[in-house]
Amino acid sequence: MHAISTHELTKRFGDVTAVEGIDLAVERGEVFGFLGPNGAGKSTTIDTLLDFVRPTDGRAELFDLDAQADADRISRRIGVLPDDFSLYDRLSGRRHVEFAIETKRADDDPTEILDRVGIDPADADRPAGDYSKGMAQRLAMGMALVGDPDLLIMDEPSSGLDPHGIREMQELVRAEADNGTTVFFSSHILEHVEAVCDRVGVLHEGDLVAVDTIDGLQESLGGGATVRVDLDRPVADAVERLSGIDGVSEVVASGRSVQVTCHTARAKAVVVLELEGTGATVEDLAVETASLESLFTTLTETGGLDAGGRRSGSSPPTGTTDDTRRRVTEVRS
Ligand SMILES: Nc1ncnc2c1ncn2[C@@H]1O[C@H](COP(=O)(O)OP(=O)(O)OP(=O)(O)O)[C@@H](O)[C@H]1O
Repeated sequence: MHAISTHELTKRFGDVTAVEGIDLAVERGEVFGFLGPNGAGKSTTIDTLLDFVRPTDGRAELFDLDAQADADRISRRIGVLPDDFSLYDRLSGRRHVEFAIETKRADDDPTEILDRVGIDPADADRPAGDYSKGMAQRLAMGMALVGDPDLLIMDEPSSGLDPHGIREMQELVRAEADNGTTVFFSSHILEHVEAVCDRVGVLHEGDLVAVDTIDGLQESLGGGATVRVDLDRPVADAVERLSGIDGVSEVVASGRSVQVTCHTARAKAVVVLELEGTGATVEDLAVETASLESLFTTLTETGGLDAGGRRSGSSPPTGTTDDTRRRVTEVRS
């Protein structure tokens, strides 16, 4: 049983197709990042899961229950952090959590929930209207955690948080996942997703253009990794030796250092073995992988991957394929 599955899910608003034939399957217990630039259709997809909007075509299921027909049963099993939540200015944070507990007929301890999301007791008793954006976001997250949901759905949960708050949010998400909760969250801020997600789905103009692990995406897109090997002495024929290895696209040798672009995990290992086979000793080794940021740019510029995991669509709109590859192999700063 999947936590979330959609089948040809489509939503049109008049002439605008917000979501086009999405087939998505989110496993139970995984942290799934739903990525895409502004206007890609993330919120619309989430709204159909929550039965806030009705699909034009196709359907969505949560725990094998129909998102429309079984909306009430589903709502008891999920916690939601909406994109545009609003708080009651005059009610305290604590009262908000108590209210969520009463509404869900749960038996959580409000103090424990507030503590989990980092709102201390003094702040908990202040009116929510006085909260900063980050505190309000934490409070809304706390309300979503009420009732120990099986599935947490969050629309841009990092919005408004400072770097410390973002780290706390990521820890909270991981802690929930470790307790067996499935977490599905949208973001257009890629580092937030990269840090916590088991898998990501990339949405572009209403199409789901890729679903994979971050490592899987890197491999499919050929982004690969740059391996830099420092040896105890130069290897004269390093370029010749290494260029022929399957999965290696570029070799640069300079003195005792060799830099190799590898597109598979195996290629990295073979490169090192080949160099050691010359009798040279490896003194240092560094591997830098393509950033999610550059993968994301590639995906949303080229129209995604085909069924075999290769980049699909026509040539990238800007630059050549080589330009794209160069972007993909940008290293993390
Ligand atoms: N109620 C609506 N009426 C008309 N068009 C809508 C409506 N809701 C969304 N859209 C359109 O559907 C498309 C997808 O919007 P959606 O809000 O789902 O994207 P998103 O990926 O969540 O974007 P963002 O990251 O900016 O929140 C956009 O073109 C948007 O203008």
